[in-house]
Amino acid sequence: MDADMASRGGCTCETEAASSEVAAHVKLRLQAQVYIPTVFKISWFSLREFREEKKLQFSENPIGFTETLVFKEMGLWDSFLNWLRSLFFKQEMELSLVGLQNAGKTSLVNAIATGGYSEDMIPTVGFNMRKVTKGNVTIKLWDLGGQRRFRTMWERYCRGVSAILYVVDAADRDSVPISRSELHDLLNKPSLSEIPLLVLGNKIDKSEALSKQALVDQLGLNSITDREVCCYMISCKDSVNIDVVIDWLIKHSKTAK
Ligand SMILES: Nc1nc2c(ncn2[C@@H]2O[C@H](COP(=O)(O)OP(=O)(O)OP(=O)(O)O)[C@@H](O)[C@H]2O)c(=O)[nH]1
Ligand SMILES: [Mg+2]
Repeated sequence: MDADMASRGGCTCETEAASSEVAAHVKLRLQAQVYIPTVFKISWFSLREFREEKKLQFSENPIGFTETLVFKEMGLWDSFLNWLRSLFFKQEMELSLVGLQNAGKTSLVNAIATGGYSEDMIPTVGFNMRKVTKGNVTIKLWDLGGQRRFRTMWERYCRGVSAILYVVDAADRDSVPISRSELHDLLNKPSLSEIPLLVLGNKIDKSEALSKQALVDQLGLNSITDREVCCYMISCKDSVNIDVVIDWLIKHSKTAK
């Protein structure tokens, strides 16, 4: 094989040592000519496919092992780049917390910010703004008063936010129908179309709290089709699912300009 390669390379050497040296050289050149463009092509192909919504399925991959390896390396490479990006680029998000009075909005802000909880809360008059940093994400929270007289300003503070958090007292069953109509009135505002919605059924530490399915049904969440909607059941008191809420927020943050 080596001799064959050497002859293809046009070797005219006479000594055995010189001949094997040239043969090795030619072999290297041939390998370079074959492998480098192939690997490059495969990498480029994988990258393109990866960018096109991961259309490439390993199981359907006709090229096989080499490409799978390159593809795996690409996955590692992307994770590494994401990690590097998170070191240098801050993420930020602005969101509004709305919901009826006594639902637990300010308690949720405290739970997210410090993990603290208090029974003695003062009803929010107007709004509070709080900035919370989680890792490299800075979250600007507009905590709005839930009393009837403050509800007219909800829309103004929800405009342009990354997400709307709608907090419901899941243990106060009588208030759910009002909560539902206030939610749908708010979402019907054209200025708020397409803003993702996270509904939080709070106070699940109480035995009378609704189940998630009952809350979803009673709030009519399935009829909301013009935006992303997610619902979690939480307890600010017992810190249940607060980490899940934070994860959701981080996923919906965007890279700061
Ligand atoms: N049992 C229980 N009580 C809670 C929980 N979260 C909040 N609370 C209580 O609910 C009451 C109202 O909490 P807030 O956080 O002030 O409610 P809010 O939605 O900010 O109310 P407004 O500012 O008037 O709109 C307080 O007494 C809290 O201690 C919870 O997870 N479980
Ligand atoms: Mg409040």
